[in-house]
Amino acid sequence: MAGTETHYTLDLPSFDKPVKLLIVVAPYYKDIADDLVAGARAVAAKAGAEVELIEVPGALEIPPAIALAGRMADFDGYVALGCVIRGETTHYDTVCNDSSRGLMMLGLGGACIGNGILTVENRDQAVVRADPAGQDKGGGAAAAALHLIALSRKWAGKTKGIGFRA
Ligand SMILES: Nc1c(NC[C@H](O)[C@H](O)[C@H](O)CO)[nH]c(=O)[nH]c1=O
Ligand SMILES: CC(=O)[C@@H](O)COP(=O)(O)O
Repeated sequence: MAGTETHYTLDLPSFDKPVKLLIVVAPYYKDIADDLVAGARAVAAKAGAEVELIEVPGALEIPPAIALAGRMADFDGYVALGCVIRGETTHYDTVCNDSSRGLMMLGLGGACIGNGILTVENRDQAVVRADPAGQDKGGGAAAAALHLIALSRKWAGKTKGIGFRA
């Protein structure tokens, strides 16, 4: 059984203007998802962020939901929460790879996203990672989104140097 230590050690950023976070959760495993959401909400509260939550059927729907929100709503960042547990077929690989790649593509496009989609071999691995008193991956995903939002605000309105352009 893995340890219960969390792995995010940066201090949470502070904000002078309100932050609006959207949590997109796939409650494919409801108890696991509930723990992930509790952890994410606790970290968001510590940073004073406003939180809205939507549910989608599974991890594969999380990136499209964030893409829709990016086009049709006005959130500062997104927290993707879910749990993918290996089954008998290769569908596990599709769900893990395509959900994470979808989030990364949105992130490289400028979306501030924390990825809290667990990809595990069994339920025991999920439980300890979702538990807010354990590895708190939901809290870690919220923290990641908040750090990216802080970065985007740090550089907002700055004239572009001759820096790297995607
Ligand atoms: N097996 C898991 C899934 N599978 C469902 C997909 O995410 C998707 O909803 C479906 O293929 C319809 O498009 N989703 C999870 O979140 N976790 C799993 O373990
Ligand atoms: C991760 C999955 O898609 C998995 O839960 C589906 O189970 P199976 O591969 O046994 O159909």
